[in-house]
Amino acid sequence: GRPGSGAAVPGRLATSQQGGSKGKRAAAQPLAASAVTETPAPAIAPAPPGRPAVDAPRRRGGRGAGGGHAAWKSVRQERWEGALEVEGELPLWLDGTYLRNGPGLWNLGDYGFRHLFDGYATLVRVSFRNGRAVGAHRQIESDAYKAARAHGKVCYREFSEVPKPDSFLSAVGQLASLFSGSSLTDNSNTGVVRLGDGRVLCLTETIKGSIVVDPDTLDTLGKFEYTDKLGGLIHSAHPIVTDAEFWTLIPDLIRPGYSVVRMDAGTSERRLVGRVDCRGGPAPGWVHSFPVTEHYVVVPEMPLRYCAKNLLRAEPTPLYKFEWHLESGSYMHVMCKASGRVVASVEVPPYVTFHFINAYEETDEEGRVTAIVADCCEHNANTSILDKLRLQNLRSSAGQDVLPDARVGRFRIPLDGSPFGELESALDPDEHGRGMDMCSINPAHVGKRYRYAYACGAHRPCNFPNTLTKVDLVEKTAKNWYEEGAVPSEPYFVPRPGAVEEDDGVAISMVSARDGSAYALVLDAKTFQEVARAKFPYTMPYGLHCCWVPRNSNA
Ligand SMILES: CC(=O)/C=C/C=C(C)/C=C/C1=C(C)CCCC1(C)C
Ligand SMILES: CC(/C=C/C=O)=C\C=C\C=O
Ligand SMILES: [Fe+2]
Repeated sequence: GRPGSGAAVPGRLATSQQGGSKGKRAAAQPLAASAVTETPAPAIAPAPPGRPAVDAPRRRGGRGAGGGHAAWKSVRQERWEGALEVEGELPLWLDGTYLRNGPGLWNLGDYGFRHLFDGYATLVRVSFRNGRAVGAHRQIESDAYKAARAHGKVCYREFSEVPKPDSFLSAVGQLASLFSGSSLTDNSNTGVVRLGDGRVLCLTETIKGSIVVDPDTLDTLGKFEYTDKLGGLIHSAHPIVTDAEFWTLIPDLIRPGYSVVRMDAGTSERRLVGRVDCRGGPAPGWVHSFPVTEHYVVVPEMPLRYCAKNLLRAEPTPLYKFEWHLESGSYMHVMCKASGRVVASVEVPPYVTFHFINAYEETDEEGRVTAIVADCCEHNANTSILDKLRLQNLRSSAGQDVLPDARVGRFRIPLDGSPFGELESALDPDEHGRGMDMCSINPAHVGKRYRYAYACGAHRPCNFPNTLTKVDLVEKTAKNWYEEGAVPSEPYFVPRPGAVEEDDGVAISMVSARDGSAYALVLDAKTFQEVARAKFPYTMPYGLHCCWVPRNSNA
């Protein structure tokens, strides 16, 4: 039977006792044509039947793009579903669906996007049940993707690309449409979250790119319609989502600052909790993500700031839609969730981060909160990572040690009115090869004291994070998983039901291997050893963020 609907597998126990951790077991279902639905994309990068999994080189920006790693090649068909061959032993408690979003399609015929973040969203699903796995992927049907497919060209403003004037509107029209937001992309290629009410939402940094999907069929169900009047064009790509709430930040480019907003589960109405005014610079700092504690929202203001001028330019600038303003200072603000009041605003050393890992409160003997600790994947205040994520760099520099150093940056924000906060490395970055990004933690510890973070690290020489790392923030050590030629995506922590210990569970990552194969890798989160891999029968590009939908979570 199809995993997810079948009964327990006979002999499962015997197999698990005898099998070595890498023992091969037949897939739940043979990979017969009947198990597969494949729709070659008509206008975008058509995939003639019978072509090999990895294409021969094609012209600049073409799908082959000079050979290179399969992680940076467009997904070959719009959709697929089928049983996966499992090597090793999947835990029987692992019962639910892992979803991963990311920019998996960078080519329109012979035209190729330039930056990793430009690609059209590819949603990947691996459903686990009874030790078996079914995989699937599907392109998200955003307006931007549908228009590109229909016209064979870029029609909306993506992360680094702007449509040619004849592709959307006249230059004047573009200016007008930028302010109305109509030319901005809704290509929801960054994250995927499961809201407390069960809706599954794909996200990017444009608010219109909030798209509801069906986690089983991967169907695009439609835009997430925010029913409030808050407006805004862009928000943090990473809301903080709990069973009860959804918190996000909306940067204000006109009057530099941020709105902190909350949406209760079961509603589509965001409410303004408070506002943070920027302390420096002509525009707010880029907020790809932010952390919360139990009682506070932490609002970062980094010197890498949005730039209205760059938003309008046709050609990408070195920092895309952003500008580096070292002179403007770097800040961390803290807002009380209950009152919306800013209770601290401190200057900190310069920093560059996409991803906050977590934050928590420090208290004195009387239980008063004295400081906030906030951890992030910090790129040593160096913006060069953005350029390193250009596809041409990723494709051409494999094997060269060009990945800039990164670390777990730990902020300490005093709440006693002091004007300065601290930023230090939480552990020696050599523990994880001086690569650090794409993190997850045990969701039960969001906003609370925690010990473990899972992320991508580096095994040098490398041009991109190529390991999975489990960081112990108490012992200040890391355990690393590495396989030559592998490009693994974010290790997503899934707790074992009933677990008490913080690291009782698994970390799941999708790996694009050098030989063009791809698999979902399941690591025991405690030992960080592989317990199983579920193999896709085709190449899967790199992808970004994930979520976990437990089975019957809405029952
Ligand atoms: C994939 C990822 O990590 C980031 C994606 C960011 C995007 C798509 C940003 C898009 C933007 C525009 C289309 C115009 C306005 C500015 C900005 C938010 C950068
Ligand atoms: C993939 C990435 C950084 C890798 C470098 O260490 C950042 C992705 C950001 C968007 O989600
Ligand atoms: Fe992200």
